Amino acid sequence: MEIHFQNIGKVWPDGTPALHEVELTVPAGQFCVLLGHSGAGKSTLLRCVNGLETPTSGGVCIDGQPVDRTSLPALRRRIAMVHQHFGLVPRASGAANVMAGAVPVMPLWRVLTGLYPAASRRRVCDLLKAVGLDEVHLRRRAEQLSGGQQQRLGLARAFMLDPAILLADEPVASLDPALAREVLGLLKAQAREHGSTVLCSLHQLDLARAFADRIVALHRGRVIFDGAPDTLNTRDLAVIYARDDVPLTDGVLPLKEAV
Ligand SMILES: Nc1ncnc2c1ncn2[C@@H]1O[C@H](COP(=O)(O)OP(=O)(O)OP(=O)(O)O)[C@@H](O)[C@H]1O
Repeated sequence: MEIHFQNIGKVWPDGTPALHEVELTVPAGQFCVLLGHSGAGKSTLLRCVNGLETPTSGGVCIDGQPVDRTSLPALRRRIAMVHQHFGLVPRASGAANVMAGAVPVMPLWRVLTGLYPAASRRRVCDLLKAVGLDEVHLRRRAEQLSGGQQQRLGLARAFMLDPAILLADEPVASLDPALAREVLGLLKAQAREHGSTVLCSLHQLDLARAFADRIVALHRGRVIFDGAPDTLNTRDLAVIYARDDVPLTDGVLPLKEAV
């Protein structure tokens, strides 16, 4: 599914600006990485896609359909999210955590009794295998797994309903560099297999360069770079990671137009 941010702005109730005139289209199937320093607006932008935040101006469309109260319940079944701190239920088993990804389409009685259809249980096993986990992890509580294993569970859960869109908010920020690369590789492989559009915020530049089809950088809520990873140069990086309290000069601001 295509994500279109239509000139969106977001100002928090306390007056803090988070996004400013963001105009961006992420085509179906693209792996788009959001870069930017802390507070640049990456999470806010991601969260506008599944309605966890509402823009104060402009809007988000998915395959041409505006994201609003009417469309959200159906859209949320097609959008999955992976979080930095995994978002698992610590005392529940690995299997229960992955199965939670299918809860939006399960009748309440199944969720309450834990009597899930055989096809869903098979899917949990297949996905666990795909992300490099096995039966031991299926039975163990999430809190008894390592960070890398927990994020693999998070990935398996996200793919339970074949998401058309995967939002990943710093999905590997809590992992060591080698593990981060491995988990991001799994995320990308799964997204390819399922044809998911990925919008993923990252702090690790090397990973962005290695995995992204496209990099979009935000600075103080504005898009200041939008291009292929190999077009990102040292000057761009200086701007993307410029200190928040130093004003950008006129010579630097039209960076977006330069790519
Ligand atoms: N609930 C809130 N109320 C007020 N301001 C907020 C709120 N949530 C975020 N902000 C502010 O909005 C701006 C954008 O925040 P956001 O979390 O989107 O940035 P980010 O790029 O994801 O940062 P990080 O990389 O640290 O996660 C920041 O100035 C932040 O302080």
